Formats: sequence, structure tokens, C-alpha cells
Amino acid sequence: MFAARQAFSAAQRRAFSSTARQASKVTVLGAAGGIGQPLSLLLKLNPRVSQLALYDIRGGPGVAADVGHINTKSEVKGYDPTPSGLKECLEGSDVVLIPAGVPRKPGMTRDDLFNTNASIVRDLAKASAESAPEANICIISNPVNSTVPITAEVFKAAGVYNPKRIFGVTTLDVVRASRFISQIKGTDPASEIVTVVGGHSGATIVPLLSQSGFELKGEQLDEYVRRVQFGGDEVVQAKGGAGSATLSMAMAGARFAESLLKAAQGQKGVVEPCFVESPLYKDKGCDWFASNVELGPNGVEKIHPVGKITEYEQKLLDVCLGDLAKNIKKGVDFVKANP
Ligand SMILES: NC(=O)c1ccc[n+]([C@@H]2O[C@H](COP(=O)([O-])OP(=O)(O)OC[C@H]3O[C@@H](n4cnc5c(N)ncnc54)[C@H](O)[C@@H]3O)[C@@H](O)[C@H]2O)c1
Ligand SMILES: O=C(O)C[C@H](O)C(=O)O
Repeated sequence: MFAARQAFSAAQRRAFSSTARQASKVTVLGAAGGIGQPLSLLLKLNPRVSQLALYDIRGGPGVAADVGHINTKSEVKGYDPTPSGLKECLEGSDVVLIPAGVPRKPGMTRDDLFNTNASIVRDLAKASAESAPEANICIISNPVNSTVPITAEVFKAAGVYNPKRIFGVTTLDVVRASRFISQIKGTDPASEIVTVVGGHSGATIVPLLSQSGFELKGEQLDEYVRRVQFGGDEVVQAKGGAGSATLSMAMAGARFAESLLKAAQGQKGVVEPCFVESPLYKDKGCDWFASNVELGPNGVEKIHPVGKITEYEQKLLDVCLGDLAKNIKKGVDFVKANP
């Protein structure tokens, strides 16, 4: 009787875990890069991931062999850099993370990466539209303000565009905003939430400290905002030509993927700021805008408004919108001219 009860509860446990944790295939395009490798490592450690598919123009299978020895359950496979390898890697994906492309060197802006990364992202978006049209597509490659609209235009041209499924990953800005305020206030960053809206480059990054419960004034506030807006440059300078943020970005990308998986697997109230097609500032030429977004099983569930902000923050937002509109248009025009 006791043994029967034990066997029954084991079967129940198995049944519960297979419904509570649906199978999830997560794909990384650019998996052998500075971000791709630690991101793949963190995804391998995530029990919500059941299949991890790794692709790069060089080194994908090597990273997969290495990460694949980690004793967590997910299956890891690396794919050859061929059209059929890319297709197979993408097929059946629930989440596709794209950190493929070149990083900045000191003295460069993210927009200086456009000429190289626009066509890389366009081509990977084409492959994704063909082989994973229903996946959540998460763009990390810079300049995000332009590469996300590029991805959307490619999906539109392929007739599979779903605005709820295309995301620019701006999580690193939120991670930095939280860390930097905790350094000033001497608090635990894990419990500090600072909303960051706008886009992902310089003045388009707008931290809304007034909504966090903290107050800074004068030069201290200016310095905080500047650090959040130019945190990427801090890392680029410190790496002295060897690239940009990779480890903190891998953490941020893994957090965003985890949020998408939680929402897909039925968890309610999952909110992550991210860059999505948004009604908030369309009248200012910004069809894309990052704000707090509630995620659900179909991707974007609800886009939160920016909410009450100070006059100071409104000025930052005005500057942001001007720059952002230009960055978005540049991406859209690129696909029109280079389909
Ligand atoms: N969104 C953000 O917050 C954020 C943060 C940090 C970096 N980034 C951006 O992420 C990108 C990658 O940065 P990194 O440091 O990992 O660069 P990296 O050069 O170390 O790695 C990029 C990888 O992409 C691969 N790649 C290039 N073309 C490819 C293609 N067509 N298909 C598949 N793989 C391809 C390369 O082989 C390389 O392994 C850069 O554009 C960087 O600016 C964004
Ligand atoms: O700064 C960069 O070029 C990389 C990234 O966008 C970042 O914010 O760290």
C-alpha cells in the first residue's frame, strides 16, 4: 500500500512537471561570440529550457559540445554555418536570441555599427521569418533602435509579421539603472526597480528615477542619468578595443529569455521593459518604443504607459523621441532599399 502510494505520487509528480514545464526550444544566433557564449551557458542552466540550439558563422558546434557537458537536462546542439544548418537550428524555436554582429570600439557610436550589422540582422531575420515565424524574436545586435525595425520589415515582407513577437532587448539598461542607484544609495540592487524607457543608445535611454521611490538632485541626478545613458561606453572604454559589454549583457539576455518562458508557461504578471512596436509615441514618428511590457503566452500582453514623470524627465524624453524617430526610419529605409 505504502509502495503503491509512493509510485502513484511519483507518477503524479512526473505528470505535473511535464505540464508545468512545457518543452521550450531556445535558439541563439551568434552563439560563439562574446555575448553568445556566456548567454548559452546561462540558458543551459535554466530548467525552463529543454532544447538549446546554437548557431554562429564560426564555432557554433564547439560551444555546443562544451556547454552540452553541463549536467542539466536540456539537449544542446550546435549547427553548421550553412543555410540548412541555420534552418534546422531555427525550426520549432519558441525563443530566438540574436546577438550576431560586430561590437563597438572606443570612439564609435552604436549607429556606427549600422553598416555592418544591418545586413547581418536582415539576413538572420529572413531565415527566422522562414523557419521560426511564430517564435519570440529577441534582437540584441546593435544599433537596436534600427535593427529591431529592420527585423519587423523583413517579417512584414515575408507576410508573417506579428508585433507581439518582436522585441529589442533593453534589459541591460534596466539592470544598470538598478545597480547604479544602489551604488549611490548603498542598497541591495536586487530590490531596486528603475523603469527605463525609450530606446537603446545614449540620449534615447531615459531612466525614470522619480518612479523608483528614490530622489537625486542637481549634478548628482545629471551624473546618474548620464551613467545609465552611457554605461555601454564605460565598458567599451575599459575594454580598450576588445569589444563591449558581454557578461552583463549575457545576464540581461538570459533574464529576458527567462521572463518570456515564464509568461509562455502560464505565469501571470511578468513585466519586462523592452523595445516593442508601441502606440505610445507613434504620433512623434516612433513606432517602436521601450517601456514596461507585460508578457504573456502570445508575447506582448500589455504595453504599460510611461506614467507620471517629472519636468526633468519630460525634457529627456523629448530629446529621446527626436533621435529615436531617426534611428527607426533608418532601419525601415534600409530594408526598403536593400530587401
Ligand atoms: N542590446 C544590448 O544591450 C547589447 C549589449 C551588448 C552588446 N550588444 C551588441 O551585441 C552584438 C554582439 O556583441 P558581442 O560582444 O557578442 O560581439 P562578438 O564579435 O564577440 O560576437 C558576435 C558573434 O556574431 C557572430 N556572427 C557574425 N555574423 C553572423 C551571422 N551572419 N550569423 C551568425 N553569427 C554571426 C560572430 O561570428 C561572433 O561570434 C554587437 O552588435 C553589440 O553591439 C547589444
Ligand atoms: O555599448 C555598446 O555598444 C554595447 C551595448 O549596447 C551596451 O549597452 O553595453
